[in-house]
Amino acid sequence: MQTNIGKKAAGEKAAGYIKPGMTVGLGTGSTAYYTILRIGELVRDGLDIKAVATSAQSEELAREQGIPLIDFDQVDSIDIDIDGADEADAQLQLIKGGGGALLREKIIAAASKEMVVVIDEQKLVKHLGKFPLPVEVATFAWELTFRQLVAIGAHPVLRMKDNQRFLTDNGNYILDCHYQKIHNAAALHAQLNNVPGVMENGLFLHYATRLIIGAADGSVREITHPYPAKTSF
Ligand SMILES: O=C[C@H](O)[C@H](O)[C@H](O)COP(=O)(O)O
Repeated sequence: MQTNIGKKAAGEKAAGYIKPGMTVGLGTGSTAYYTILRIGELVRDGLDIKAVATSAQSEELAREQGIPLIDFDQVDSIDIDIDGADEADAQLQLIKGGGGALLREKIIAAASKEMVVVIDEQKLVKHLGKFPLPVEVATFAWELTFRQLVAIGAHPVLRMKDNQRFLTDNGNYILDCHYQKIHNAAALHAQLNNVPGVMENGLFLHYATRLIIGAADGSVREITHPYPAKTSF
């Protein structure tokens, strides 16, 4: 894999927010990849943490790195979740799911006290929506779900990979919805999740607490959002 300097800088920087004893959510994708590698180094240097992964791919990488993973029945709360995004705006609203991991990612983000998002500078946008919005749908009667999405103007396209229908870790399909510009993200989020067959959509509106943006020269800048402390289960 060719190194993307901005992704690497942001991904590695995020690992610095992990403190001993924390339970950490491991994100998915080519930016979270650098975070997981850095966490692996820290663990080998003695950092005592536990982790949960947002995808089979990240779980495998974490195992290779020797990062201790725990089952969800052992999770009281997740202290920090570090994950990538496909688009982010200055209000820390995100589009995620370019790699198809959005459902697990959202479950873990929702259970985390902090969510640190790592991106390269090209993903910071004024308006969300140029990146097609991933919507995870049940395979059962997916054609009907597809038509419902067409009817509400989502312009869905079934995601393919290697000439096959792309399947998520949860055994679902992804419909990439083409909006160009999303005007009312909260209303769209509710509208999409209200369609039977939709498991989740890739809008993450109130989860990120810190955005780390890596530039091509290796510098990083951060935007934080002072949300009230999240209640954890
Ligand atoms: O489903 C995948 C995730 O939401 C990723 O975090 C997102 O697609 C960003 O991935 P990358 O860092 O590879 O651009």
